[in-house]
Amino acid sequence: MNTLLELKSIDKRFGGLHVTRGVSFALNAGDRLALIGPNGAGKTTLVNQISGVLSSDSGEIWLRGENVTQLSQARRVRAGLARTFQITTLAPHFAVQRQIELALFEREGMTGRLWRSIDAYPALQAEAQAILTRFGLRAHAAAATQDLAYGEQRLIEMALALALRPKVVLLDEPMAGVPKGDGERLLAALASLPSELAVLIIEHDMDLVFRFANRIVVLADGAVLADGSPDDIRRDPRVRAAYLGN
Ligand SMILES: Nc1ncnc2c1ncn2[C@@H]1O[C@H](COP(=O)(O)OP(=O)(O)OP(=O)(O)O)[C@@H](O)[C@H]1O
Repeated sequence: MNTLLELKSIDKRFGGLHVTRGVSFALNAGDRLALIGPNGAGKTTLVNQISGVLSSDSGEIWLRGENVTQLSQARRVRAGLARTFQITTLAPHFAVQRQIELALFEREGMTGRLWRSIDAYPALQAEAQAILTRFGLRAHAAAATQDLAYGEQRLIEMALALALRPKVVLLDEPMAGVPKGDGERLLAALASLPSELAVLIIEHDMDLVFRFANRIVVLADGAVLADGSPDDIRRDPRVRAAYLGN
């Protein structure tokens, strides 16, 4: 099995509040793992620890065989980890295509040349076009990001994360605030992610979780309550009691 991400008993405390507790699990190539749990269970904190937004108080995080526990966010991105945030973090005035181009420049370590047009780099230009097409954003290429529907902005975020060519991608509530109609486009984009990618998704919508995930980790009070296939999780009496109801 090709393990891409491994959490080894990681913890996070905010003052007296012990928010993640000895969390361990591994993510393999091709996994579609949904991280679920009640509000306040520690899901976002855990994703912040994985991506390096937050340091961990103890335990280790391994990415593709490298101990990244002490590494910055940027170093983790370079090691193959990308993420989206629960709240959209796009530059509102930028054209959609330009956002994608900037992500590509950044990936290539060309941030000193951001002022240049992408025309000088045909391979990157073609890649930007391909990304726009894949996410159904071509018609909006020249539009300012802020003028797009919220669901489309979430698509751009996913596109930006993918532009980094990650091996592991963390999606924090990609459907949050997206109207039902636009949800299907997001789902289609999720379904079309490269199969060898390892995906960890935080999501409250259980329909989506059970449609998308091939593995589910349930977090309760900061600790892993259950880790298994969607069928295992659906049948697990502890999960039903703690989270799913009945
Ligand atoms: N920076 C912080 N400082 C102090 N407490 C925090 C901080 N971030 C999160 N918490 C607390 O940690 C706990 C877990 O929060 P977290 O956002 O990780 O949960 P969650 O499972 O993602 O919740 P939700 O499903 O509502 O997004 C909560 O009690 C929250 O108030």
